[in-house]
Amino acid sequence: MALPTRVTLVEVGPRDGLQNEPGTIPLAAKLQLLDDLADAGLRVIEAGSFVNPKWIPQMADSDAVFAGLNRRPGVRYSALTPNLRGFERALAAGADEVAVFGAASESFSQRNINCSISDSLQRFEPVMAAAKSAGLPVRGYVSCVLGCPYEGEIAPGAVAQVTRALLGMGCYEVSLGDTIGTGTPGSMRKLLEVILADTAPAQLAIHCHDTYGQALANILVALQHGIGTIDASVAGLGGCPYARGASGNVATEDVVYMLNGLDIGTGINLPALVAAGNRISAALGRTSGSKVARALASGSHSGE
Ligand SMILES: CC(C)(COP(=O)([O-])OP(=O)([O-])OC[C@H]1O[C@@H](n2cnc3c(N)ncnc32)[C@H](O)[C@@H]1OP(=O)([O-])[O-])[C@@H](O)C(=O)NCCC(=O)NCCSC(=O)C[C@@](C)(O)CC(=O)[O-]
Repeated sequence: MALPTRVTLVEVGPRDGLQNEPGTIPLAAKLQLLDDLADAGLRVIEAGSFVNPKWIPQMADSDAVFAGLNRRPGVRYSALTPNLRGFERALAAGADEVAVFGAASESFSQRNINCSISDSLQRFEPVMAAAKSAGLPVRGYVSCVLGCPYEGEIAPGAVAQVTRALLGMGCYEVSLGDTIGTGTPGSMRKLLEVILADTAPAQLAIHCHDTYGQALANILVALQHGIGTIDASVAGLGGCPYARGASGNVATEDVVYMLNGLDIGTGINLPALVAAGNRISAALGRTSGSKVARALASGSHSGE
């Protein structure tokens, strides 16, 4: 299949990236990051998460993040909402869009959201109904699509089942999460062949953690299967609190560099994005996890 000519990048750094940071992140640093990302051209940004703050303390100030946002026209600011309580908080905070998140692994579902897969789907129903009456689009996530930290391999059929359930209840798109980054182009291809048998590529996104360095290769396979929405995290920030050792999502800078090389449009200004990643990395006291950012910082010629 021909590659898409344009791709939508969903920037998950402010949520997926920051939720796993060990130290407290000042609100001002979060707001600066959100500003920088919008300046760089990101149009879909996951800004926070309305979960139990005891479980994910880094997202406890998501209300304040939404209140302090310097909103830009044309940018959608979204938030994770695991249940109706989370949805009501997100609505009050002014999220443009919300996301429910399930898993293809029973053990991961229990550890991450404290219930079985089937109970999670039941919990999402009132969120879907409330979102519909409030006119908010809902995205769905499926975690562990290419492996689970507790169960190992996950059958593509199990992923397809949860994906269908989320789309069936009204999610406009499902993001397939390689939570622990164990997937390879081979396992990604097998998964997509199963899922795409009855789901259109336009209803799918991919969300690749880069733990094993396979994320860009897996994204290329997804592009080859017609998927045009890619999640990424600036500076490769993050990990998953319920997947020990998992590294962050693929760095947005690295994805943009690859897409530029493929002549696929994103609307992102790469130097501005690199600067955004460098600024939040400095605020967190670390070097950027983006290979592109590190190459540019070392003086390697840009090749942009
Ligand atoms: C889902 C729950 C809430 C169930 O948690 P629970 O303990 O089963 O919930 P509960 O309904 O029994 O309530 C227990 C307490 O939580 C409170 N509570 C309940 N809901 C909320 C809420 N929305 N906001 C604020 N507080 C809430 C509730 O009020 C109560 O408070 P208490 O009486 O003890 O003081 C919990 O398990 C949780 O918060 N989990 C969060 C997990 C999480 O955020 N994980 C990381 C994000 S997922 C991810 O990163 C993967 C992804 C999406 O990126 C894709 C990939 O890479 O695979």
